[in-house]
Amino acid sequence: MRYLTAGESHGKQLTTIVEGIPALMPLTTENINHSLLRRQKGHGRGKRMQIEKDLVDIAGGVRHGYTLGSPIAMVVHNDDFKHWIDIMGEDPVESDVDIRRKVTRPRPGHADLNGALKYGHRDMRNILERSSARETAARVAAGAVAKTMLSHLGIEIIGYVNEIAGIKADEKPDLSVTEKTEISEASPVRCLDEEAGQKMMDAIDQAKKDGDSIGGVCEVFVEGIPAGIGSYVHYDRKLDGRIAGAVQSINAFKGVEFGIGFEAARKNGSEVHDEITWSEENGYYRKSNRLGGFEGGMTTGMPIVVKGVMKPIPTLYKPLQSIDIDSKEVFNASIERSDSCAVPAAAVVMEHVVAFEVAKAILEQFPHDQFPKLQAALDQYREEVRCF
Ligand SMILES: Cc1cc2nc3c(=O)[nH]c(=O)nc-3n(C[C@H](O)[C@H](O)[C@H](O)COP(=O)(O)O)c2cc1C
Ligand SMILES: C=C(O[C@@H]1CC(C(=O)O)=C[C@@H](OP(=O)(O)O)[C@H]1O)C(=O)O
Repeated sequence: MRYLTAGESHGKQLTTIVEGIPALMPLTTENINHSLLRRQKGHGRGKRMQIEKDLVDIAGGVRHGYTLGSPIAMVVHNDDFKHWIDIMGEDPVESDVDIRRKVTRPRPGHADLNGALKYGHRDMRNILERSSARETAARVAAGAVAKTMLSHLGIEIIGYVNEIAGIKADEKPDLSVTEKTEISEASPVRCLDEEAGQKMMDAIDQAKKDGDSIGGVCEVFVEGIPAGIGSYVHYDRKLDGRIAGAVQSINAFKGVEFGIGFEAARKNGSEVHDEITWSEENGYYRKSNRLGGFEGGMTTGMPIVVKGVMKPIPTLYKPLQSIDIDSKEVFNASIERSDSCAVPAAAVVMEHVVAFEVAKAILEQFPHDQFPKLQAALDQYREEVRCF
């Protein structure tokens, strides 16, 4: 199971191809649109989200509400493209046309300068168009297919915000995915703690007023996954490693933690490891979940709890110093229309990239071309684990 995305931020469309989903799995445009629309919400986003209404056009791999087993092709149109046709068209243009929005002053923290040095583009629009987190809409489309698959396998997943600009939410580890979903969906910052959420909104408003930006911490919680998914036998089969890579690859993410994460460095082993216990009804389970659902690159059967740190948005309305790559003079960096905080949207992106890695690991462990056979294999495995 793999996916590819293509498309520029202000180009015609984003394209996603997901390969490896078994045939006969129920899948609708509504499953994907629900995720896309959730990604667009959140206090702190800029004007672009008022222009776009992300809706998927499934262009292959699904018929009459079921997957065919062939690649699933999905398109999300950029409504903003109509404002950029002369700048983003694929055909050659007169030189004075593209000069109007030529970007020559790289923004510290964005991909502009390194991308220009690497690809040799002297108009850094050619970099920012693809390095933009607009691409995360395409990733969410892929993740929504994975999320649908997991849901049909009894595995539920939700992403929410734990912290913005140093304001921390009270963690609520005992809530189920359903409860966490209900609360976070009702919060403009996707936070489970209403009081902290209000303070986060104030901090976002202040940052916007100051022409500045702020970051935060997102958490993803996965429930219903049996023990033993992933593997310890090779570095690239460790599921926690794959999830960490996927989370770190989200634009502006700078770190990943499972369970108590970096706090483990400051504690004794007796305060970190999760004691093993057993019951007739549930088989083995843990008294705590400080390791976030992983041992040896494999799931423990406890919920997966993973956090990702998002840095503040690089584009600042009060820009930092930069150098114009044509004149080599000191300037303030370019200002592109921008979000002041995208942590709530990023929580939805994180939820979907984690979903993809979990679904991929399950399919590797139970390879089936027909979805009902995958369901039966996982049910049987759950029973084996329970009775072990
Ligand atoms: C949902 C989301 C929205 C973002 N919006 C913006 C934005 O409006 N302006 C901006 O400069 N960066 C934004 N970013 C962050 C940049 O895309 C990111 O910092 C850039 O691609 C450089 O990559 P890096 O930060 O991972 O090194 C956003 C990121 C996410 C996940
Ligand atoms: C378009 C999206 O996010 C964009 C991500 C982004 C960036 O630099 O990463 C910059 C902004 O683009 P624009 O200048 O067109 O407003 C955001 O709006 C989106 O999330 O769909």
